[in-house]
Amino acid sequence: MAQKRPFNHGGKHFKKSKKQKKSSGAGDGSNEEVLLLDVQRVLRDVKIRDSAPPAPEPFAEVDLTISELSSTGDGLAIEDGQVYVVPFTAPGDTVLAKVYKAYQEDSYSLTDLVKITSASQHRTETPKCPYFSRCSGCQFQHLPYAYQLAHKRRVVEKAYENFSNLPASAVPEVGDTIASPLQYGYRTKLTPHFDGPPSGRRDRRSGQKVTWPEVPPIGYMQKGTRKTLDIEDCPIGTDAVREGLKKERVRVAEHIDEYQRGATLLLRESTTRETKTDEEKSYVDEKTCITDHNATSTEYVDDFRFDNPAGSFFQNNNSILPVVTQYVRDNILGPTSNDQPPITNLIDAYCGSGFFTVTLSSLFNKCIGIDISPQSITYASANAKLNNLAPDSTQFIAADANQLFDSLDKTRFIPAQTAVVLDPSRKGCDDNFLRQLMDFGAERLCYVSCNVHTQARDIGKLVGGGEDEEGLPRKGMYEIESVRGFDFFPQTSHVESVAILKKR
Ligand SMILES: C[S@@+](CC[C@H](N)C(=O)[O-])C[C@H]1O[C@@H](n2cnc3c(N)ncnc32)[C@H](O)[C@@H]1O
Repeated sequence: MAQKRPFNHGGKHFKKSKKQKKSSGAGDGSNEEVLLLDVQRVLRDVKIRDSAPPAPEPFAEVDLTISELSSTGDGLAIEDGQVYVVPFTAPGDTVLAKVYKAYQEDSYSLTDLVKITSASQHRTETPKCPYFSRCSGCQFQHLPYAYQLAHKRRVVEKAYENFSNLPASAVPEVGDTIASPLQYGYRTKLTPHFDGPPSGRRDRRSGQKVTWPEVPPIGYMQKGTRKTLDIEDCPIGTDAVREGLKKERVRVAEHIDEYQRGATLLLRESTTRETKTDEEKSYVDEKTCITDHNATSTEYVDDFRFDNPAGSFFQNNNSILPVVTQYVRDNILGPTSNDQPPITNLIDAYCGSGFFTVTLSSLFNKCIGIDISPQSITYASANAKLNNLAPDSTQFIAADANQLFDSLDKTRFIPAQTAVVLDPSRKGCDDNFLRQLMDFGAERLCYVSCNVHTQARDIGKLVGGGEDEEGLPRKGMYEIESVRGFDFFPQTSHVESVAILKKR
């Protein structure tokens, strides 16, 4: 468990990093901001001091008892007015930890776990990955799955407490986290990387071929460092991408001299479905691994088929996709009412290759999807055809989401008859888009997000009102009907969150 690490943060000890300063209170939902908010809450719960306690010495070794898990997946311990952040721990663990960075102003320190002196009752699982506790990819392989799900429910709750700016009364009770059918072997995409040799930049500048003294480590970041950890296998990956990783490692080793710099590798699962008419199962899926970013990968979700550029965004845990799409189908329209016209139109904002448009198509007559990636939009149109959507029912636009409402024919997309799915990237929606969304006033919204903190921030504006173009407070238009996590990423601290909103 002890980690050898050279003292490489000495100059920065006791200082705030630039990122830390920038992200503090900015609502960007970064790991640093989320951790700091957890630390501040822990400190609020202990005796208030007049002045910050002295930070520990660099590389001090401290005995600690872990009291809780932060939303970043790290254990937190409080000792002498200082919060210690200790990775790969569980509440109830007593540990020896070694400080490698201290934020004096904020009274917390980052540490490496040196050893567990007494194990928590929650530490019941044997990690399946030999790199667990060194690789930065997974945080929870030592914890039972039910515990991981309960923790993620709390992560969603805290995100709304810390980021939405809403009173508790405006946020419904967060639902239980929906489990992933597969808890290992689920990731359909892996992107390990390797760094260039130390002399690479100099060689390139002088016009020389880059020389590689040896095959570099190929893998993921080592926790708490900027070093790449050599990873031969990744048990959260599907069999196809794990096999692909082994082959790519051999290929890179054989051809390393052809690289002029470091690179990120792509391992993306693709499925070929063979129909069987005479057997118990009506089809057989053959899985392969694609390494070319521009090749087409194919995934099936129930009987829907999705072709996608292998290097572009597509959801990474295929096992949970039928569950999440059924959930959205069950909840997006809300209860039927005789007083209101039926909802027949869908706006799919940040639509990628048409995942929600296609999987929700049975509910709507008309759909418009928008995504900034022209390549994804080309595939979205092809996927609509592949899945037999009526040709004139669906339109896709390659543009920034901010241009959506200008392109919208409001005589066809009547707000009272329209639902919007929003599935932005981690940074969430920008204020301009949220303002236009409120001006349009669709009847129902379904906000899907891989960053619950930016989701909570954005939903806070939709519910609380935010500001108008002159910066004046405006009245919020929506109320939250439900919110809950879906465990797209078992063994890690990440949680996907789905919130359903209805117009007030
Ligand atoms: C999390 S993915 C969701 C894709 C799709 N809904 C799915 O489930 O496959 C986010 C998508 O937002 C797109 N995107 C990012 N910034 C955007 C912007 N400013 N306007 C429109 N689309 C954007 C990306 O290209 C990406 O396809």
